[in-house]
Amino acid sequence: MTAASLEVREVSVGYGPVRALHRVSVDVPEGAVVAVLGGNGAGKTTLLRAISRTLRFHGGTIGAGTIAFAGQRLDGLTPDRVVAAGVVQVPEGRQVFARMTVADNLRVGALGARGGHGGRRAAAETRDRVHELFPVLAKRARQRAGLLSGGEQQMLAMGRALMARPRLLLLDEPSLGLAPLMADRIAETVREINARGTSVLLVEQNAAIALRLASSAVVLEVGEVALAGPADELAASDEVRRRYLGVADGTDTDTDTGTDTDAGAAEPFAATARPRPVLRRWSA
Ligand SMILES: Nc1ncnc2c1ncn2[C@@H]1O[C@H](COP(=O)(O)OP(=O)(O)OP(=O)(O)O)[C@@H](O)[C@H]1O
Repeated sequence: MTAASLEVREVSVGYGPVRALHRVSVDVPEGAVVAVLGGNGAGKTTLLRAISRTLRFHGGTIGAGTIAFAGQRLDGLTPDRVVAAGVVQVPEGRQVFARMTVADNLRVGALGARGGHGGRRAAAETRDRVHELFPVLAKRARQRAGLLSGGEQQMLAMGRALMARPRLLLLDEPSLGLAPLMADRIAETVREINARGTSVLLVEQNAAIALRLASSAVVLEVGEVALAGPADELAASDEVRRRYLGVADGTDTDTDTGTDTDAGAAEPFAATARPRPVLRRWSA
């Protein structure tokens, strides 16, 4: 096991009588992007809630199994301690503080910074890196977050999470409801965040994007792991192609369709992308 890997082992979750996950296991090795695929209600969000310890806000409980990050058990911690341990969730639907300014949203994100790195200087440095990634957040710093477009709000939600200097980012459907071009930009940024040293567990309904960003993936069906393996193998499997990539059996396809719009980026989401040493790590 590497230092900052996530290990979810045989986790079962219920919401009262509703069984949402059954003996789900998934690993996120340090530095990896791992995708979680599955249809509506498969349990993807529930898995992220179990890891971030926010399940009980939704009436859910872990019935069995263990969750550990960097060798530390998360399943006894409060949500703020999980953030302090370096695991930060970006919830589905953005959920920015609409009445607060963009700058204040980012400040809030710094409050739970890992290892108590809450000092002003550290926060300002991290904010500069967030602004490097999302220049629009610098430009709109004084605007109310509620006035941003959907894509910009997603950037703010991700930027706010990054202010806590996560080692592992839990991303819930970041491209949901976004126009294809904006979804591409978000995906490109996920790759960039990963290249700067943050691991990512990515729940994404756009399987084509997810499988190109990720090195491995799990497919959830009705709360159980139906398939798991390297992303390129899953992308090539008939079942995944048919059910999640919308490809008929035997049809030669190009899963790049409609997603590679960035000029000059031949393979922007290549599964083989590895951290580039010239970039600063979030965890530096
Ligand atoms: N707060 C809740 N109370 C009761 N049942 C819930 C709650 N949240 C989710 N569920 C149920 O748990 C199961 C898994 O839901 P979950 O939201 O994790 O799936 P999902 O894969 O994220 O789906 P989607 O893509 O639609 O968000 C579903 O049967 C869902 O109805």
